[in-house]
Amino acid sequence: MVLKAEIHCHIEGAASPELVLAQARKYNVPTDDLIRGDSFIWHDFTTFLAAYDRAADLFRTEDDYARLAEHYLSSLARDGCIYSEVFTSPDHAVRAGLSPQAYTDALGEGMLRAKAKTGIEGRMIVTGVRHFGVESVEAAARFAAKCKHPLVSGFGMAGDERSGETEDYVRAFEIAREAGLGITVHAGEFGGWESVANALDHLRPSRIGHGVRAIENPDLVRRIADSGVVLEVCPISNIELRVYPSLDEHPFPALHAAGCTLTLNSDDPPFFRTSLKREYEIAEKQFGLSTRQLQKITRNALEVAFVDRQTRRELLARLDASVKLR
Ligand SMILES: Nc1ncnc2[nH]cnc12
Ligand SMILES: [Zn+2]
Repeated sequence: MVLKAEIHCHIEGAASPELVLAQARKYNVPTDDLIRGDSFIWHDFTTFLAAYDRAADLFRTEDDYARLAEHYLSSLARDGCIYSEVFTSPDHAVRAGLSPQAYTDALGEGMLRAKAKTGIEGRMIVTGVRHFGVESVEAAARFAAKCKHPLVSGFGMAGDERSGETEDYVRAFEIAREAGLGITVHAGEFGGWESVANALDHLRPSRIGHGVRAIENPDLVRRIADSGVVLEVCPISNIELRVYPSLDEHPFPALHAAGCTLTLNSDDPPFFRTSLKREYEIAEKQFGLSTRQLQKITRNALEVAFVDRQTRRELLARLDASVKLR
């Protein structure tokens, strides 16, 4: 099995329908309009975000969040994943009635439990939600900068990238950068290539969440390839959210051929009926990547992971050992 690493997954979006149903029973909340069979109910980006918020609302205590993180990272480890970075959201914690610190500590506890059971290494990227506004994203950055949790190593921004001007978020990213956190930002998913260029110009991330619509501008593709900025590509998410009509139209192969550094990720796996394993399978079967190229995708993720030097060395050594064994 090719070892895997994931650097773009929203923890609230990683809750399986089974787990969400168990939470709904616990809190006596009806789910008829949230889950049908084994799928979440939504049909576009707006209704997806609403379903995501409703599922998140069923995680209310520290124990709930610890179980969510343990559950997700353990499932990744079963599929050969050795490293997982999850996006966390202080805004969702507050909505659920928990302090951002209690929420972060609980997720960290769940990640450590998964590591004790399976060896998977985990980190958290605190995110602001762009369409909640500049003040809320700055509050998330201030929390990320001061929380000092050993597993919080990055800051990012998710949500609707068409909301607000990118320049308005500069201060939030400066707060995070000054605190020594790694920087990533969602762009080039629902916004076009200009959104990616703006993010690079103003927020100076080392990684872009999605970024696939950079393909609309060949100069920008060259800039990304030359700069080494890494794209956190989530192919099935892009199809399910109708960024592209089908995998045949997905720009992964073109970005790869142009020399961009790419990673594979699941984004919100049960919402999109995917998993990290499935993303690697699609890269192999649909995009034609060889085993060596899939291993390079994992290497790309480990090389840009928001971890200290020693942890990176250990993770790369695990990957290298698995490559030699094949
Ligand atoms: N695909 C996505 N794009 C933007 N924000 C998100 N939050 C959760 N999933 C997201
Ligand atoms: Zn995302």
